[in-house]
Amino acid sequence: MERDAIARRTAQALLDTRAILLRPDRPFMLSSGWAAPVYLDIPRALSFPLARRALLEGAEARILAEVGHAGFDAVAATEQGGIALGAMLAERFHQPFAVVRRRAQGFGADAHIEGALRPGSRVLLVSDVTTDGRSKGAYCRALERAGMEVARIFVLFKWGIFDRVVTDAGAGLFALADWNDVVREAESRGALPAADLAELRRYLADPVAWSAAHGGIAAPDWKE
Ligand SMILES: O=P(O)(O)OC[C@H]1O[C@H](OP(=O)(O)OP(=O)(O)O)[C@H](O)[C@@H]1O
Ligand SMILES: O=C(O)c1cc(=O)[nH]c(=O)[nH]1
Repeated sequence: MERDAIARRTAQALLDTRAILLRPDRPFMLSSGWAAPVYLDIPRALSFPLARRALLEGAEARILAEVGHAGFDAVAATEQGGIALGAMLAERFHQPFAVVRRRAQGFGADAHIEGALRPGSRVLLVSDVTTDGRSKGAYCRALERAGMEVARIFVLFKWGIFDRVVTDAGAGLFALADWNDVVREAESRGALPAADLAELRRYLADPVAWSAAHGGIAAPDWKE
């Protein structure tokens, strides 16, 4: 299946499972500190078998197209959101699997890694979502300190609007879909209330200004 068809099917699955939450009046505060009128609940989408199948099939196709069978020899998932997805993908690709923790849990170079990965492994880092990419940069550094090479970063969904402010994790990352795909699909199917969709469009046009005006950060926070 082609990239555009996968993006469309992904957006469909997210809309059908009501995994996209729109709350312009009570903004969400993202982990990175941005305020936003919208939020994506990937665990909810993955709990529906048909949506889960669509997302996993899309992931498998895109990973094979982008990285190939020979391009990675282990899967590492980010805690917490990447774990279920990473484990299912590691099983599909019959690859070793580990979890990368946000904070060191032990001692030494692999203190962030739960599981056994051979040093020197080319790792596919798997996560649910990326907003501005800050935490993906930290996970990559933890893997590299443990002697791994991060082959690519795969996420089901990238916000796709903070490219102007992402500096360290953007290059190697790919996703099934972003907000533009969701807006297109929602419009063509009338899947979201018109007023919410209009606010989402306003937000997407200038997410930094929207965040600053709604109590969120106005510039990326790179502290780790
Ligand atoms: O920093 P980015 O690369 O843009 O990604 C944003 C991350 O923030 C959220 O996770 P959170 O840190 O809240 O952890 P959780 O998965 O444990 O809830 C989300 O699930 C992403 O993994
Ligand atoms: O950045 C986050 O906190 C975040 C955004 C999002 O859309 N979904 C999620 O689970 N976390």
